[in-house]
Amino acid sequence: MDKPDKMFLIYYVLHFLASFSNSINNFISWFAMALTDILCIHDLEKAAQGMLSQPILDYFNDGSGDGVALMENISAFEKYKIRPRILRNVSNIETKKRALGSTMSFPLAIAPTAMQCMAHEEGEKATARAAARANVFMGVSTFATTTLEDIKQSGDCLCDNVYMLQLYIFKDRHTTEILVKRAESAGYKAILLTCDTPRLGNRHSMIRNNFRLPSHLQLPNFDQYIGKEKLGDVKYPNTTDDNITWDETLLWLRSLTKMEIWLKGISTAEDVELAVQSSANITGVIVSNHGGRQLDSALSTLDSLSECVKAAKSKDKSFQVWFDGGIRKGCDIFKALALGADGVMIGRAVLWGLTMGGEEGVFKALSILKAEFELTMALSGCRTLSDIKSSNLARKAEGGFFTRL
Ligand SMILES: Cc1cc2nc3c(=O)[nH]c(=O)nc-3n(C[C@H](O)[C@H](O)[C@H](O)COP(=O)(O)O)c2cc1C
Ligand SMILES: CCCCC(=O)C(=O)O
Repeated sequence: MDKPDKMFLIYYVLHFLASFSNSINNFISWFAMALTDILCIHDLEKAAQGMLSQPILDYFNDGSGDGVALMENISAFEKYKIRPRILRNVSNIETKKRALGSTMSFPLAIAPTAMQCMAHEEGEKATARAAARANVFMGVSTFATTTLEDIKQSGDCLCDNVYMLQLYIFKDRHTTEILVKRAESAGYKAILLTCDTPRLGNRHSMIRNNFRLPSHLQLPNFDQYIGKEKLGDVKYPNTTDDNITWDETLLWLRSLTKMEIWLKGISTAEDVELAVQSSANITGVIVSNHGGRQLDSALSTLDSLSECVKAAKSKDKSFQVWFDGGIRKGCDIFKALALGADGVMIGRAVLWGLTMGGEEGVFKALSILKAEFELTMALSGCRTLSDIKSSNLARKAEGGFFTRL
């Protein structure tokens, strides 16, 4: 057994002991985290593998179809290498970033991911506390296993932070309307309207495993709509609307709220142009293919990013272009920013941290990424975010050579 394997064995034993007593659970999570050698997101991923049942693990990790989009989201980062500059005084790196009227500690936010109580009993509440501690904005899924009010309150116990409600539009529009209004009165700052999921992608493992939300958990943000008797079952295709459009739906959504509306799941310049021009006052997009869980064989999100940035910024420099898909390292964040993203979001890295150690695990994931990002900036000669430019990158060209952007 090599050293990391031994560490993870110790961790599993501690976690098993913790399961006998909720009161010492948090302490043991912290202790185990300190004891085991978790140095990077891959360590968290590896550690999380042994801690979940196969259907849940597959639900978190897998992509759709053959998993090509999922794999290419990750491998696309290696098509770019960093061109570091030297002798530039990096003694005082500045990573803070403003969006939605607030400041975050670095240009990274938590992507909305469904059903976090399957990863850890504290689920979304633990994520909210870690996000607040790290001063990282949090996206909350419509399919959360905690109410959107309780999630925000959990983070607010520590400090103010920014929450964004990810929205799926239900066939019953009244249910959606209630959700949007609840988010606004709870103090959420934005709606992230997911646009890449008119139907659920072809997720083989969900079908093979007959995936169901464990019966002790609920989707409490819209209980009244799907009905208690169906809570064990995620009735995605029956409940959500596959007839959402640029004109009707966006204007209807705009009429419900003053919150900022960002569109999540955009990957072409044509759609970004429509978003910028929309009279629904859309203020941002998230270039995303849903972590490779929807359209397999879609372009990797890094390959989509440049055309989306160009389409947005040529029309409106303040229009926000965020990015998600495949971020596992600080240098991935650096590359996405160098290609013009205003910021990035992470999905699975948070779920692995949550699985491994609840709040402490998510905090660990965020801390690792922030430290790696800062180090990448320093070693690339970029003191501020605006120093990160496309000229810091070279892209793999034909013949395997790298040429500068
Ligand atoms: C388990 C899981 C659940 C997700 N649930 C949602 C969701 O409810 N709504 C949504 O818009 N995106 C959802 N996503 C997509 C993420 O918001 C994000 O786009 C993706 O995870 C980014 O890729 P990454 O996991 O490689 O970081 C989910 C992703 C995962 C892995
Ligand atoms: C099954 C509910 C949809 C959650 C989601 O967006 C995802 O699993 O990617």
